[in-house]
Amino acid sequence: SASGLWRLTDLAARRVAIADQVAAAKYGTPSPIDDPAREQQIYDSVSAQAPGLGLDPADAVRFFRAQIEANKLVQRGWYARWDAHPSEVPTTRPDLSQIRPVIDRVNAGLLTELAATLPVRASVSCPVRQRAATVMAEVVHRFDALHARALAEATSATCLPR
Ligand SMILES: C=C(O[C@@H]1C=C(C(=O)O)C=C[C@H]1O)C(=O)O
Repeated sequence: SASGLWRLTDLAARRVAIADQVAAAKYGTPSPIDDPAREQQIYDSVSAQAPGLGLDPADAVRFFRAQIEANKLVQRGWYARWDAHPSEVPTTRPDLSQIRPVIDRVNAGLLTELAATLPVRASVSCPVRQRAATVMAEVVHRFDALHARALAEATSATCLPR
């Protein structure tokens, strides 16, 4: 794409969309929205893989922290919706253990793209490119306000501090 950040941003958007299934898997069960142990596994895995990809582990963790915050933002949005409108609660509950492997694959793709986009992420033009890719992803994925907010959060750590 024109921005060079399309693949990364599209993957972040897919991850945001998967949060709908995570919310449906957890709502009305004892599983909390926040699972710090699962989050730590992701940060440990990302930190361990980063140097081999030419990435700073702290940068990679910062990026994934934004992905996870975005996911939880979507989950909280659904919980508020379903608390207020119980008739809209999904009638079938997906299995979280089947969703996490899908998230793992998206995480792997994100890590690859994070490394592939390092020059763009470090450039002065990164913020404007990121905004362009984010708007495109909102349209392509037909995101509502909740998911657009989550994607903005997810992409907030794309550009490297300069
Ligand atoms: C997606 C989940 O919910 C939360 C968000 C996570 C993520 O975005 O990877 C990980 C753990 C949870 O804090 C999950 O429990 O798998």
